[in-house]
Amino acid sequence: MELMHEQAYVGGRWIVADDRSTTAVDDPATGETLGQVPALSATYMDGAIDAAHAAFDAWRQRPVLERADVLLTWYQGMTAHREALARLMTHEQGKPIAEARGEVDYAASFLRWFAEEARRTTGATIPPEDPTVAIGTLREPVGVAAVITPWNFPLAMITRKVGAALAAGCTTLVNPANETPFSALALAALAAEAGLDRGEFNVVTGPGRTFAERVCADARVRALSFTGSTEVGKSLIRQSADTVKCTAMELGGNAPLIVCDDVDVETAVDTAIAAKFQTSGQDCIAANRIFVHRALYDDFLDRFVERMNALAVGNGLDEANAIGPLIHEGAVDKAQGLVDDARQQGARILGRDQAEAPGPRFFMPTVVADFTPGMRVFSEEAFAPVAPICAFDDDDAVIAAANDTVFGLAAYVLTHADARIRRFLRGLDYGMVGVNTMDITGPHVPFGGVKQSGLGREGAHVGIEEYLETKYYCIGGLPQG
Ligand SMILES: NC(=O)c1ccc[n+]([C@@H]2O[C@H](COP(=O)([O-])OP(=O)(O)OC[C@H]3O[C@@H](n4cnc5c(N)ncnc54)[C@H](O)[C@@H]3O)[C@@H](O)[C@H]2O)c1
Ligand SMILES: N[C@@H](CC=O)C(=O)O
Repeated sequence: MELMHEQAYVGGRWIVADDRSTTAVDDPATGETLGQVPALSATYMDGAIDAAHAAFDAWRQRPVLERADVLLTWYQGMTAHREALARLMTHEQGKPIAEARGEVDYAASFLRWFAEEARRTTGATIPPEDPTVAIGTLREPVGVAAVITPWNFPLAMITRKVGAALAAGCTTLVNPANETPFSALALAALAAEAGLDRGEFNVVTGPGRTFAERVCADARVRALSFTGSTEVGKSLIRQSADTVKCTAMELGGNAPLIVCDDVDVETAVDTAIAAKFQTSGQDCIAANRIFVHRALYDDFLDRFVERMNALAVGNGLDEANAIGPLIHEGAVDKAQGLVDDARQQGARILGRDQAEAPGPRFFMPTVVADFTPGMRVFSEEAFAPVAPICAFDDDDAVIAAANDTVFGLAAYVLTHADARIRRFLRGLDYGMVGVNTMDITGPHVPFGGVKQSGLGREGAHVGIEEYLETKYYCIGGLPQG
């Protein structure tokens, strides 16, 4: 496959482990092995830190427009290879090819965005109380930034972090998920063509646990940015404490989608289907609990199930399919466990028979109707095409139910009533709220969560802040008059 590399990218060179250890990568739709990537040991990870550290001074000193031009060239490389990147992604991740193309565009957009932001890392002048001094701030790159990314968005979760870090003047090392390293390595090939060939951007394949241990223990790594589960995020925050790193955490979600009684049911179903089934349900901002006003409930449920049952399930390379495989068989087991638990507690299970699934890693989209707070689907992130739906009567009660979770990433509300919009915006304890839309992402968006969904924001004008320090200065002894 075009752009497929079976070597890691460190210090501008393609490398394999001396002992030839590798990890196999497979296609979740077919189970076939796509290839192998190096399973690098701690020694190679230390080597990657050396490379990023050695490249830091030269990169931070590059004129800002040169750094921006490198990012723009990289962006152009991604758009020129859109189809190859998308096909590689669908092979290793499983998402429908149209969604993979969308992710390539989304991922590339962060490189362009941060190329533009690079020149806006401005400091400030501060009016002094003492007229004999001048005071102000400079913005400086924090240093080497380590990045750990998940398999559900194999390109965008890298470019959203690395684009910001490189624009700020940091150098970077990325440990991609073992399930989707080929997308990261394809990105490395395009990075090399764009001029990131001296250790500014490294893709270090191998166990996440070892990578985390090495970068967390090394004081030269000044920032750690992670996207993944809350459990692993907490462990990384603990591990980063000893070297007091800047940490940015994009963690799990449990998004509520609230359908009020003043909206058109068909439009609400459109939005809910898209919010639930994007990335085959394996999306941190996927609607995880759908609350529908009782006045619309039965009608909404019927139409939702009808639309859901029409979604074609199968290999993402076939343009007709809207739902691809889950990443592991364990994810299928987890989805079935959530459904079984809900059924045992009285929920109605609606949808097609799981026997129709086209392979062991597929889960047929399923509605869990009449879910209640005691069920696992209420508190756990399904990360699968499982749609829990229940009725509500009162806005305050539904806000309380929506907030009854340790997570606080994204929430959605469908209503056109001004007062209600304000009430939901104030009441929902979430980092991002979509009103009458589920289409809430983009490079201009301050993406991130509250509570146990994370720390910091990525993207937008604030995303670069995670990679900048503020240096205050005070110049005394100025001549007067
Ligand atoms: N907030 C966001 O932007 C966002 C985006 C995508 C995914 N997610 C979350 O990610 C989770 C799904 O991804 P996942 O199951 O792969 O998560 P995960 O936490 O198991 O893995 C994420 C990454 O961390 C690595 N990893 C795993 N264990 C590690 C350890 N002990 N030390 C260091 N690295 C380790 C993995 O190799 C992978 O690269 C969901 O909870 C989802 O909501 C959040
Ligand atoms: N869908 C998210 C990634 C989370 O899984 C995004 O849009 O960035």
